[in-house]
Amino acid sequence: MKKHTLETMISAEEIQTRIKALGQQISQDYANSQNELILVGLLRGSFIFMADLSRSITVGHEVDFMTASSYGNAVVSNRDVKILKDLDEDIRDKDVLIVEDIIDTGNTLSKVMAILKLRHPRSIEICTLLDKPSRREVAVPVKYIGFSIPDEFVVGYGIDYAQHYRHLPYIGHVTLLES
Ligand SMILES: O=P(O)(O)OC[C@H]1O[C@H](OP(=O)(O)OP(=O)(O)O)[C@H](O)[C@@H]1O
Ligand code: HPA
Repeated sequence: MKKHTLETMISAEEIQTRIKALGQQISQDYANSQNELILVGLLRGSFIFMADLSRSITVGHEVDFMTASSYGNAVVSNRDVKILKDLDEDIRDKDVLIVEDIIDTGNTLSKVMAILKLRHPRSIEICTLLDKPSRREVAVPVKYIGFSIPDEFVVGYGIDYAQHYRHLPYIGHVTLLES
């Protein structure tokens, strides 16, 4: 990691309050889902959000995870996406809710959506904790957004900088220092 500072952008309390509201909204929207709701978390970043969001949803649901990774050199990173770990469950006729920590260019989710749609779910929607709309390269239909944030590099609550800081209960803003 390069030398940097870390400041709080969204507190743990703000996150928990927002997740409770998201959970209520999702529970209302899927009230008639008849236990066919499945939360699909994208690893690794979604693991903490998934745990809290799942516990805030009062309708019955399954949880499953997949790992979709961007690859290539720095210039084209995030443009090609491959599945490193697929779902364990069959999603045919299920109401799929993809759970993501952050949407930036939209490349990861647009590819994942396209792959999952081929499996004939009953419905498919996206819930993200953070959205950086100013960075979008590919349009993705995001139904549930925790917080819209400016184009800042953030960490915490599952989100990493060089695999560090995922454990923080808040979202922090990283500023690289000249050296
Ligand atoms: O909208 P995009 O530009 O595609 O970027 C968003 C993706 O980047 C991050 O994942 P990353 O590949 O860093 O993996 P991680 O979840 O293991 O941190 C994040 O969790 C999203 O999945
Ligand atoms: O702000 C970010 N932080 C960490 N990983 C990310 N991936 C997309 N945006 C970010």
